[in-house]
Amino acid sequence: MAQFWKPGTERPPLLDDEEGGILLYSASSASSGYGFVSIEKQRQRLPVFKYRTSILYLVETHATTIIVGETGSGKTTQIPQYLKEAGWADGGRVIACTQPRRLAVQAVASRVAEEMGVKLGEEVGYTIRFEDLTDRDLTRIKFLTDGVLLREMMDDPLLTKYSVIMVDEAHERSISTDILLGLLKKIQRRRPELRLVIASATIEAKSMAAFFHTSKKHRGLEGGDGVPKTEPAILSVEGRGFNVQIFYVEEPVPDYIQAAVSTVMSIHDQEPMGDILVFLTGQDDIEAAVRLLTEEAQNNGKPSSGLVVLPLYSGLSRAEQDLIFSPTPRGKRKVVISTNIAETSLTLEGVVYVVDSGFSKQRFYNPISDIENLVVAPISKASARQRAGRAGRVRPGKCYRLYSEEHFVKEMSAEGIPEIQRSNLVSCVIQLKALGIDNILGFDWPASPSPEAMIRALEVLYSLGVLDDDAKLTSPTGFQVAEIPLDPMISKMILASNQLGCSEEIITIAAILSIQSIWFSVRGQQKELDEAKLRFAAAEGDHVTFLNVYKGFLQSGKSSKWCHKNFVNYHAMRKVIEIREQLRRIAQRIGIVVKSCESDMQVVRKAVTAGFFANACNLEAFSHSGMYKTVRSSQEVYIHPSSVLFRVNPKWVIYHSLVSTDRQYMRNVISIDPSWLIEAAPHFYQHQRLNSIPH
Ligand SMILES: Nc1ncnc2c1ncn2[C@@H]1O[C@H](COP(=O)(O)OP(=O)(O)OP(=O)(O)O)[C@@H](O)[C@H]1O
Repeated sequence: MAQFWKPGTERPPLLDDEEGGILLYSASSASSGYGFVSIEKQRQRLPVFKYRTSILYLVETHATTIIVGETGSGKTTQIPQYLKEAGWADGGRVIACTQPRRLAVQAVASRVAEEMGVKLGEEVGYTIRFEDLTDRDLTRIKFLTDGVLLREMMDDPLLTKYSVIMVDEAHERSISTDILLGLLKKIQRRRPELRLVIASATIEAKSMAAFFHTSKKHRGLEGGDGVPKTEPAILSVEGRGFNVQIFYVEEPVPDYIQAAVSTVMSIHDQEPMGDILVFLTGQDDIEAAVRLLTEEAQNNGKPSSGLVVLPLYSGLSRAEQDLIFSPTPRGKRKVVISTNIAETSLTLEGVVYVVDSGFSKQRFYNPISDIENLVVAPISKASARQRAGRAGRVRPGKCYRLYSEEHFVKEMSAEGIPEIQRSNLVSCVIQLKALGIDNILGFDWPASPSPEAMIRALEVLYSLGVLDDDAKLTSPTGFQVAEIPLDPMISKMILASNQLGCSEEIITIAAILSIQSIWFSVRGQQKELDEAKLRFAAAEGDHVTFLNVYKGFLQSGKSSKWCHKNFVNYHAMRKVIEIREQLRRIAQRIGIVVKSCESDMQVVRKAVTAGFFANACNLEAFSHSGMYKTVRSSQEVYIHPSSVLFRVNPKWVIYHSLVSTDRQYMRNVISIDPSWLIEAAPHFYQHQRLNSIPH
C-alpha cells in the first residue's frame, strides 16, 4: 500500500514502487555505489550491456529489431557504439540514431564522443535543423533529429550512406517519427541490406512489429545468404538505472506552479545535496516559477544564492540552454525548471530530485473546425515515467509527483495519442509531397491520421499555391516552400515578402512568431506590462509592434537593462536574433533578396496575408463583445487580451494562432484590408463567404 506525501508540509516518507513493488536496481547499479568509476566500467554496468551479443545477433539476422528498455538502460548511448564496434560503420558506412528533440541530439552526441574518446564532430557527430557538426569523411556515428533525417531524404531518397538507422524514443510518437517509420518501411523494400533498430521505453512492441512485418508478396529470400529476416525481432532489456523513489501528493494541488515551488523549497531545506529538475508546461509557467522561487528563498531567510535557478524551454537561446549542463558550483544546488524538452534522453549529471507537475502543453487539432490549439493537458503514464527517469541516472534519486497516486493509476492514459492524430498536417503533407509520395491518403502509417485532417491540409496547400490541380508540388513556389524548414504558411509569407520588398521585416516577424512570447509577464504586474507594450504598440497590430520592439532592442545595443525596463524577455530576444540569422541564410540560399521596406507597413501586412489568409476573421456586425467569425469555418473567436488590438477590434484581422481557454482567443493579430484576401488566395476565397468580402 502506498504512503502519501503532501508537498511543502512534511518530509516525504520513503515509498514503494509506483506500481506497488520495490523498484528494481539494475544488476550492476545495486552493487556499485556511485563513486568514481572509469567510463568503460560505467558502460559495462548499464543494463543493456548484458544484451550486447543478442542485439548484434538480431541486427545481423533481422531487417528490423525492436528494443524495449526502461529509461536509463543505455539504449541511446550504447547501441550505436556496439554497432560500430561490430563493423556496421566499416567501408565508409554511417550509423544513424534519430531523436525527437534537438537538445537530446546534442547532449547524447557529446556523451558518446566522450565515451569513445573522440572529438565531437569527427567520428561522432550530430545534425539538427540549422546546425551540422559532422564530417563527411570521418563521421561514423551520427545523431540527428528525425526531422533532419526526413530532410536528408530529399537529396538521397534511399538514405544510401546509412547501414543502420536507429529510431530512438519511438514511444513519443512525434509526427516526424511516424512519417519516418512509414518511409523507412518503404526504403527497406528497395534496400534489404538496411537495418532498422526501433528503440523505445514503452512501445507496444507487438503493434510496431506488426507494422514492420512485410506482407508475403514483398518478402525476398528471407534468412538465407545474408538476407535478413523480414519478421521483426523484439528484444526486451530488463533492468534500469538507479533506484528512483516516487512520492505522490495526498490531495490534488490547486496551483501546480506554487506547489512545485514549495516542493523545491522543502527539498532544499530537508534533503541532502543534489540538483532538482522541475517539469512545468511552458515559458510563462517557468518564468513565474523562477521568480517565485527566488522570492521564497529570500523570504525564508535562506540566501537565494544557495540555489542556482535555471529555466529551460525551446524559446531560450542555445547559450542559455547549455547552462543546464554546466557543473553546479560547490556548495550550491542547481534547480532546472523545464518544459518536456528535458523529458527524454537527457542525462543531467547532478540531478537527484525530479518534481513533476503532471502537465504539459499539447497540440490538439480539430479537422472539422480546422482549429489547432496548444493546451495544457495531463501527461500520460509513459511521460510520467520518462520524467521520473531523469533522476536516478548516475545515482539513486527521488521523484515528487504533484498529483495523487489514484490519478496516476486511474486517470492517466498509458501512452499519449500519437501527434499525427492530433495535429494540423500541413507541414507533414508538404514533406511527403516533396519526397514524391503522391498517394498521401494511401500512405502506410504506423497510426493513421484522420482523412479529414489530410484533406484540410491538401486544401490549404492548394490555396497557398504550393500544390497544383494534380496535387503535385508547383514550380517554383511549391519546391521553394518545401525547401524552407518552417511551417508552410510562414514560408509562403517569406516568399511573398521577396516580391513585396519587405523580406528584412518579414524575417524578423517570422523569427518572433516562432517563439512563444517576447514579453516578460510577471504575476501581479499586468498593468506595468500593458503600459510597456503601449510604448511599442502599432495601430496595425502585433506583427508591426514586434518590429518596433526589435528595432528598440537593436538601438539599445541588445541591452538586458533595456529589456528589463520595457518588460521584454531578454532571453527570448537573444533567441530571436539567433533564429533570424538562420532564416536569413536560408532565404538567401533560395534566392530571396533580403531587403527592407523601411516604413511601408502596408506591404508587411500584405506579406502576412499572403501566408496566413486562411486565418482571416471578420468582426461580427453589432458585436459589442468583440466577437469575430473565422472566414473559413464561421467559428466564434476573440482577440486575446495580450494583443495590442484587444478592445481596438478592427473589422478584418488575421491571426497567427489560437488558444483555447473559456473561449477561442486569437494570438498575434494584424489588421488587414479584406480585398487582399482575394488577391492572395483567389481559389480559397472563391466559395467562402464571398459576399461578405468587399472587392
Ligand atoms: N552525460 C552523461 N553523463 C554521465 N552519465 C551519462 C551521461 N549520459 C548518459 N549517461 C549514463 O548512461 C546511462 C544511459 O543513458 P542512455 O541515454 O543511453 O539511456 P536510455 O536507455 O537511452 O534512456 P532514455 O530513453 O531515458 O534516454 C544514463 O542513465 C547514465 O548513467
